[in-house]
Amino acid sequence: MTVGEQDRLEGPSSPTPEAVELFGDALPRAQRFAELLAGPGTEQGVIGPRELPRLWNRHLVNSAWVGTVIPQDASVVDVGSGAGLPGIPLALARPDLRITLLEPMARRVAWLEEVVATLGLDVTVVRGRAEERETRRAVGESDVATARAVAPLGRLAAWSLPLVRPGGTLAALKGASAPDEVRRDAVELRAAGGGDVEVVTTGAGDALTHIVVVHRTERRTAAGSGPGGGRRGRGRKDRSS
Ligand SMILES: C[S@@+](CC[C@H](N)C(=O)[O-])C[C@H]1O[C@@H](n2cnc3c(N)ncnc32)[C@H](O)[C@@H]1O
Repeated sequence: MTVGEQDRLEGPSSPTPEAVELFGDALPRAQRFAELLAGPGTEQGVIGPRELPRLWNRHLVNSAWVGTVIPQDASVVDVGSGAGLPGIPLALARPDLRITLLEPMARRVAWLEEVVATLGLDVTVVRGRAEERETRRAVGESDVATARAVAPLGRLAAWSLPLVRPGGTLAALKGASAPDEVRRDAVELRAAGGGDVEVVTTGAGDALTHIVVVHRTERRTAAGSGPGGGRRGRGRKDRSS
């Protein structure tokens, strides 16, 4: 038996206490999503079988944590949604949000549409690349863009901030090197219309999550003077702008 086959037989890990807290009433649908990832998701290659034992904290909880930096009733575009991360867990944990999943690959778009229908989510799926004009026309400007594992921060900001209204934010899920990435890409962030930048760290252990929040500057103000915007954070904050 190969390692992959063994992991597949083990199936997804069980919901963690963090998952129970974050998903609340939506926990059964989060469990269904975990099952979809573990079954058809691995068969279709949207997630690797080695990820199954750490599905909950590393993927679902990590994704849902991004909701802590998103204001109530916001419109959100999840750039490069892929398997549906962070967009699907975010939609389950935060039903007040209006979410669009943006993904260029046809196979993944079909997967996302199937997941949205199966879970009965009121979520829009759009096929396109973030940086393309047609995508900007189709998606418009959201309050918040989210992204995980899509591109280095500077490039991600150049692609995503045009999909965010002035005063809105890009919330990028990043690894422990998030503060270094903010420093490294500072020039690109400003050129992309980024103003204040915060790194919000939340969770612990394998649910430890670093969220880089880039505020888009208002059109009529100088670069770097972007507003704070509404927040529902409960994480630790580092500020660098
Ligand atoms: C490594 S996967 C990550 C998927 C998901 N966000 C996750 O965390 O599992 C990167 C995703 O970004 C998508 N992507 C790549 N370039 C993109 C672009 N220019 N605009 C939007 N999505 C893009 C890819 O098709 C892929 O689904």
